[in-house]
Amino acid sequence: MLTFKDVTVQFAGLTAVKKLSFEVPEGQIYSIIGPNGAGKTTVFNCISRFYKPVSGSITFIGEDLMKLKPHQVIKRGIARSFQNVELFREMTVLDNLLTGLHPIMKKNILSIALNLPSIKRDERIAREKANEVMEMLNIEHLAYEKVSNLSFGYQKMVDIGRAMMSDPKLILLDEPVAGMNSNETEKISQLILKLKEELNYTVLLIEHDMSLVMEISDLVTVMSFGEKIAHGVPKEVQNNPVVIEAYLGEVEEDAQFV
Ligand SMILES: Nc1ncnc2c1ncn2[C@@H]1O[C@H](COP(=O)(O)OP(=O)(O)OP(=O)(O)O)[C@@H](O)[C@H]1O
Repeated sequence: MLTFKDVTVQFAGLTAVKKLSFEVPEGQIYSIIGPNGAGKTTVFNCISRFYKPVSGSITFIGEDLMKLKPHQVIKRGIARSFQNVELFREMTVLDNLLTGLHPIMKKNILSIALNLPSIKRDERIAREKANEVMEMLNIEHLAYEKVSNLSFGYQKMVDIGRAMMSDPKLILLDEPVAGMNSNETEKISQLILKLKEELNYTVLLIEHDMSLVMEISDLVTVMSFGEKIAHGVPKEVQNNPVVIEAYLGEVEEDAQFV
């Protein structure tokens, strides 16, 4: 579904990603792991077209992603959640979810100003979609709650929910359980499995929580200093001495294998 081929990204002399190649098969949970600064989020930023590789190619269902603008990437069926939750904190959960539809709405200003029947219909469809997403996340009771009043765990859920609003084929989740307690982590873990099994999403996951990664991933790619150092099913990766060595010296408790 998604193919990286020899992708290199540089920032003023720093090579953040170096000749990286991997393929994400449709319908799988595919994780990218690696120590801090390995280049994982840079990979997501290339897919979203926020960063431009200096060389290599990225294709999504056979289409060259490099030719698209960020909003076109969303229209093709790729949505993402962010490492640092980026919601409109003073708006309600429902309104935040509705912003997830914005990049794929076609309406022009005039038809909105004239309040044409098609606008009313679109609004109804958008609300139905938001209700569906809230039901999936079990947060219907929070629809009219301001985001700033929610716990961090729920804010993360809304962030994922906003990505779900565009009915993506591929969802990019950047550290979805960072800063969560074990109860919240379990909920997100169940949600990610549901995204795959019930909504047929393909999931590309960046995560430092190794027990989560090893439990739910179909395939794992390990990065270190911008390069792929290992790849395989969770068990293979977990027992790979090169991977264990790359993690030695990591001070973060949550970056340790369990
Ligand atoms: N916009 C940028 N400008 C300059 N350097 C950047 C930029 N974005 C990322 N980098 C650098 O590229 C390298 C890879 O960063 P990246 O955020 O992709 O790592 P990561 O694996 O996601 O790390 P973490 O697990 O800590 O989130 C780092 O050295 C980072 O400082």
